[in-house]
Amino acid sequence: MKIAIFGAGSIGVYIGGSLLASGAEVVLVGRARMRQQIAREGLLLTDLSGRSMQLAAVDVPYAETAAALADADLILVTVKSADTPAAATEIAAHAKPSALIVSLQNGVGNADTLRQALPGWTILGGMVPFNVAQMAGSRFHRATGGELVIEASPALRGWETVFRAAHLPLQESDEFPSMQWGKLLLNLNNSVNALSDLPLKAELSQRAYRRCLALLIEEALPLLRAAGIRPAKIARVGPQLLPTLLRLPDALFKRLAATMLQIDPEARSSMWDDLHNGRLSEVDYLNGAIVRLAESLGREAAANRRITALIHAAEGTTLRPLSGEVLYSALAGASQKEMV
Ligand SMILES: NC(=O)C1=CN([C@@H]2O[C@H](COP(=O)(O)OP(=O)(O)OC[C@H]3O[C@@H](n4cnc5c(N)ncnc54)[C@H](OP(=O)(O)O)[C@@H]3O)[C@@H](O)[C@H]2O)C=CC1
Ligand SMILES: CC(C)(CO)C(=O)C(=O)O
Repeated sequence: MKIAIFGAGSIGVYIGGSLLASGAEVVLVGRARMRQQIAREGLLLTDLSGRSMQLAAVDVPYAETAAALADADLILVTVKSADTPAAATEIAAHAKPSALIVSLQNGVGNADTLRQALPGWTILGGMVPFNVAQMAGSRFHRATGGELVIEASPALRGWETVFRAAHLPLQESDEFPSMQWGKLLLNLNNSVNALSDLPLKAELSQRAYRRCLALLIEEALPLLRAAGIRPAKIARVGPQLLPTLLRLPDALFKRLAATMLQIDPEARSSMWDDLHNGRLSEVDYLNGAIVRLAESLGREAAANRRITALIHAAEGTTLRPLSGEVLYSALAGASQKEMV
């Protein structure tokens, strides 16, 4: 039972490394720079509970080409959303048709992109609720809590034990699209976090940034309702109550939403990672998904459109942090203009 991780970055290395440490047969497929880092420093996997696993470089099978997918029984796709079509092409060229393919990506369309490109393969959507922070010393730190959720399927039989042994229990969901949309609402914060240039915990501790997120979620909710989508509860409270919770004054928010702030103080969103590393972001698949949903309904999502544009403007430049107040007026201004 061999597992291939397609996309050795924060999520892929943490999950692949955890599976390896538990004795599973795993190969990581990724770029040369990650291979070189692992060759130099090995891997250290840690989590919020204090668990720590060290892997020597020789114990981490690593490939730079997708030919390594050939004998995999399970392929976990952990590339960023824009790379999914290319990943699908590589899978079609190298993987065996009996391989189970699971997308462990944010956004709501990656599993469908894989399905369209890979007819005949079994493809499941997955949701990673936790954050992984890459830290000095080749340390991959799981910086928040939560369990993996995968679209319910008989194809998962046998794999549950493998993941449980790696301290990654799988929750199966019969209502996976709801889960994905629930997660997407939380991921609307990725862009806020990236523009704040702050760690998640510091950003979410400031009401001014939480008001930005509340505005983005509040704009999305009626669109989801109109489209017949019921986003699942992923956070402390259900999606409908989130904006109210987020707008509370700091002291009250810290008391009532303590679990939402149980984040390693250094952790940042994957979109901050992208901007910081000079890569294109996933914003078109997160806030952009709300903009497209609005368009499909003949409506507008001005605040999500505005923040998508702000992220695009920041891509490839040196990040100039925006205060919560400045960002809020940009987003609220966009919404008001739309109402006039
Ligand atoms: N980071 C986090 O905490 C979380 C991330 N997620 C989601 O998980 C997914 C993965 O995110 P994350 O781990 O942060 O992403 P990363 O960018 O850290 O990792 C993806 C890696 O895959 C590499 N890659 C892309 N295409 C190929 C290819 N064809 N062959 C080999 N390697 C390839 C990328 O290289 P290159 O950069 O050179 O293209 C990159 O190193 C995203 O959808 C993200 O939104 C979900 C929850 C939390
Ligand atoms: C876990 C979370 C919500 C952290 O921001 C995330 O999904 C990301 O960084 O992409």
